[in-house]
Amino acid sequence: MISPVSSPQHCPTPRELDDLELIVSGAAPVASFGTPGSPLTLTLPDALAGEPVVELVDPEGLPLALVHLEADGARRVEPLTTAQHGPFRRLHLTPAEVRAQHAGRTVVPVTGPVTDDQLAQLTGLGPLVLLALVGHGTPDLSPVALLRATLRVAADLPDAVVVAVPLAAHDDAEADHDLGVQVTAAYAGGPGGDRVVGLVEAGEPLASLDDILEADQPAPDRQGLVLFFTGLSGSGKSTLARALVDRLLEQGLRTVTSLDGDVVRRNLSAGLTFSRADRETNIRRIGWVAAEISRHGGVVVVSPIAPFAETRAQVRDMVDEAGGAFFLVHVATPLEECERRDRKGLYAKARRGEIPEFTGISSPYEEPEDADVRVDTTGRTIDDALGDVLDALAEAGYADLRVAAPQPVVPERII
Ligand SMILES: Nc1ncnc2c1ncn2[C@@H]1O[C@H](COP(=O)(O)OS(=O)(=O)O)[C@@H](OP(=O)(O)O)[C@H]1O
Ligand SMILES: Nc1ncnc2c1ncn2[C@@H]1O[C@H](COP(=O)(O)OP(=O)(O)O)[C@@H](O)[C@H]1O
Repeated sequence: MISPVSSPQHCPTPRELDDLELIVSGAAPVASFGTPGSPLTLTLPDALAGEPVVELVDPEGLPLALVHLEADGARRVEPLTTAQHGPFRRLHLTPAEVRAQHAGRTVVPVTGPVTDDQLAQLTGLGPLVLLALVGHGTPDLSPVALLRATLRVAADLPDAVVVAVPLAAHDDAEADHDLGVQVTAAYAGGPGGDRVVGLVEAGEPLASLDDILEADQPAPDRQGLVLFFTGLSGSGKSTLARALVDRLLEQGLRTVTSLDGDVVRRNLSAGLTFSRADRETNIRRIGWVAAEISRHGGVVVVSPIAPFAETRAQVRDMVDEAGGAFFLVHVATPLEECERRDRKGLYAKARRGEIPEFTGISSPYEEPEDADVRVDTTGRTIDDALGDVLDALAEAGYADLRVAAPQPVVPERII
């Protein structure tokens, strides 16, 4: 056998880590990734695809399992350790642990906030195991909020325990439903085991859960927000971003961070060049910081060129993952106008060949097709151009930063 030390390492995606836990705990009906017909799959980088053994590690590098390449291409899982932290880890029991500790109870899968009708149903079912199906990409509530909400409901029932099961979504509703049924059956002890009852799909989420739901899925005007300006050098990104930051500060309702392209390049991304790879690194760094700020409900305004669609999409995904909103502003001032402005004299230098890989001249700019608003600043005042951004922001429900029209001055009456 190949020793773990010599196997190459790979950190799976959050969805794959959930699947791994499901396989290792014995809750899944399979012992491998990639079993035909199973949604539990693992995508390895091309360089590792043919490796006989790969070690899976968590994001901090803790080895979790070895995956062995089988003749049919599936990856058999050999567990090394189970994940030890994460909120409510103590509620993550295996089917065997549930059988040992809680046999004889009715098993009820829970996928969302319990409603008033569901509470009435639960009240008549006797001792319960509430199986909170938490997992990456599940709708309605984040995993941690679903557990918080289910625990609160359990506390109000005569005899209910809560167990967390990392059942992630795989973009295939039917396969996920089948998997959910199989996993629930495993917790109930299979045929001849405990009763499984599905919750009725009726009623309104319990009012007692309001604070948990609001904190988890804040209204758009309280959600973390990444305002991402992209466009050519000299298009007006920094100017508009700065004006927008001022409006946010004047309104004073949100915490605001500004990550201007040039400022980032002097700090967070010092030393990076303008090669494609370094630009991608630069944007991913900005995206990472912005996503973290949005995770805490803050507003962050960023204004790099960000010339590549794929990297911008990665940032959108990072922000989405963190629970923030991503708002893309394409400052679509044409190259001729940017070059005419040439505020920093860079276009002239680039034309003379003194700056290699200059965006728009000798390096590409991929126009966004997914912008929330597109602003060409040519021949317009800054306030006028900013108005387009503010209108779009308000329409999207994220923030209304439009200044009310000045009140007409009433002339004083002369007595
Ligand atoms: N080769 C090349 N191409 C484009 N821009 C260049 C280059 N070299 C230096 N500069 C200056 O760097 C600013 C762009 O940096 P960014 O970090 O926003 O670029 S990127 O998003 O990583 O592509 C950009 O600033 P802005 O004018 O504010 O956009 C330029 O002033
Ligand atoms: N309507 C407008 N909106 C934004 N900038 C404008 C506008 N009209 C002219 N400009 C000028 O264009 C230049 C844009 O520079 P900057 O904001 O630094 O662009 P970028 O950050 O995209 O490189 C500034 O000199 C700004 O005063």
